Amino acid sequence: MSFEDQPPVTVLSGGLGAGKTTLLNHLLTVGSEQYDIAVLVNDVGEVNVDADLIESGSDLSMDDGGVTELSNGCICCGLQNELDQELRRLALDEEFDYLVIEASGISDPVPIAQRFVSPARASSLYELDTTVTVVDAHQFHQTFVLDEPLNPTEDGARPLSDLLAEQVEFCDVLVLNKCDLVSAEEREEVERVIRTFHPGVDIVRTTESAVDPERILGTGRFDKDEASNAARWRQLISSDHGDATDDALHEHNVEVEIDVHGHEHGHSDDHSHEHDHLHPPEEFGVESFVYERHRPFHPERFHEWLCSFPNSVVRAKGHLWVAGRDRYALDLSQAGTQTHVEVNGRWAVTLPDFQRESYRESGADRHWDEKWGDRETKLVFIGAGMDESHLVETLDECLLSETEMELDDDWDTFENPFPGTIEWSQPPMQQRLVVGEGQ
Ligand SMILES: Nc1nc2c(ncn2[C@@H]2O[C@H](COP(=O)(O)OP(=O)(O)OP(=O)(O)O)[C@@H](O)[C@H]2O)c(=O)[nH]1
Repeated sequence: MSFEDQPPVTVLSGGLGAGKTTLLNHLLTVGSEQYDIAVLVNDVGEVNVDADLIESGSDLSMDDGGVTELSNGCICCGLQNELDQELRRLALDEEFDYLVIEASGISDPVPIAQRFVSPARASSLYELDTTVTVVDAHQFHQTFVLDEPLNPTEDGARPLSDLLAEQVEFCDVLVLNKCDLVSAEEREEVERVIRTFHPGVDIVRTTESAVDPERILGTGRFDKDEASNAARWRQLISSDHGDATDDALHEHNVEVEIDVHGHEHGHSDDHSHEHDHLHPPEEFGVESFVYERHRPFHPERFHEWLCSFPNSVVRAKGHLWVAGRDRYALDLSQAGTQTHVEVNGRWAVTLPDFQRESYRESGADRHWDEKWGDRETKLVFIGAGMDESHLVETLDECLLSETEMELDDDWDTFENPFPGTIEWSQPPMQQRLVVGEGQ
């Protein structure tokens, strides 16, 4: 990329599990003919499941810099410096002509957009084109029409529904997703509420986030003046003002010191850009943990567990090893009232020798067991007021016991509701196990 080019940027925000990763994968499948897209994915948990899902669903890969991830925090606050550094690295090192940023489900879009208008930032290398908020129509209906606030807490933290409302207020395009889970009347009620939050917003109705790329890429809809009417925007711009001069000088120095080969010297931007909104995870009482085990789940016990998914978990995602499904890794994604489990791909241990070896060589720190290879369960749980030890204990009870582990010839005889193969002729969503409301 040359320095004069300012690749346009679309920022995707939206609640936990609304369909942002699904949207990104859709864009990379249908939108990549027009643009050479780079993506930057931010996840709350310490494991960036979203980046893996995007990599497995597209030609982009982490190794060639096409997908880049920022994990274990929010790019709207805790990871702002990392965001700036990554934006600069992408601009200097990678070839692309459009950047799509997927913010974490608990990110406030305002401070992210703000990075692209302050003249001092690394993001001045880009042109903010469109801010998009993806909304889960069913969850929105429950929260704002039926008035069941998302995770109300008693300890002073704000309910997550407040963040959802803020995400709706601040966007150029609103993708109203999961329309398959609401009736036409419910959808109209939802749209009415959305328009009271954000009059005149462009609403795109979707299922499986299947949006026409032209509605969210290269729209030129982001309008700094209009955005600056947002009260929170004004607050941030003014609170940012104090260090703007310093930053401008600092940033200027960095630009001067980029030599003709595009290499950077000196000056790493390690200021902490504190601003006066709380870090969203604290503000909304959200926490996350990773559950990792190298032993399979018993299919019936685990299925039963999934049927009574605890309310305190707002979002869970990751991959699973289920006994009797030993060839394929299963992906699990829980959001709101539904949990989906579908086949992701083969465990490396089942691949021909040369492929298995190249998999192992490509990631020395990956888990590998002499007998079971890379099979494992790794799930990220995100929620408010979760009882982590109870969750872990009840999940552990679903794992095979020592005796069951030894009887591996019997695993195929278990009642097993989980998908076991990939039918290439059918879309993945028709091959998933769906647990929960609205099936
Ligand atoms: N029923 C239904 N499920 C959907 C739809 N779109 C996406 N999903 C499912 O909803 C779950 C969450 O989708 P993601 O795309 O991972 O959501 P996300 O916004 O990226 O989630 P976070 O990054 O964790 O905030 C997945 O299981 C998807 O398969 C839809 O239109 N209808």
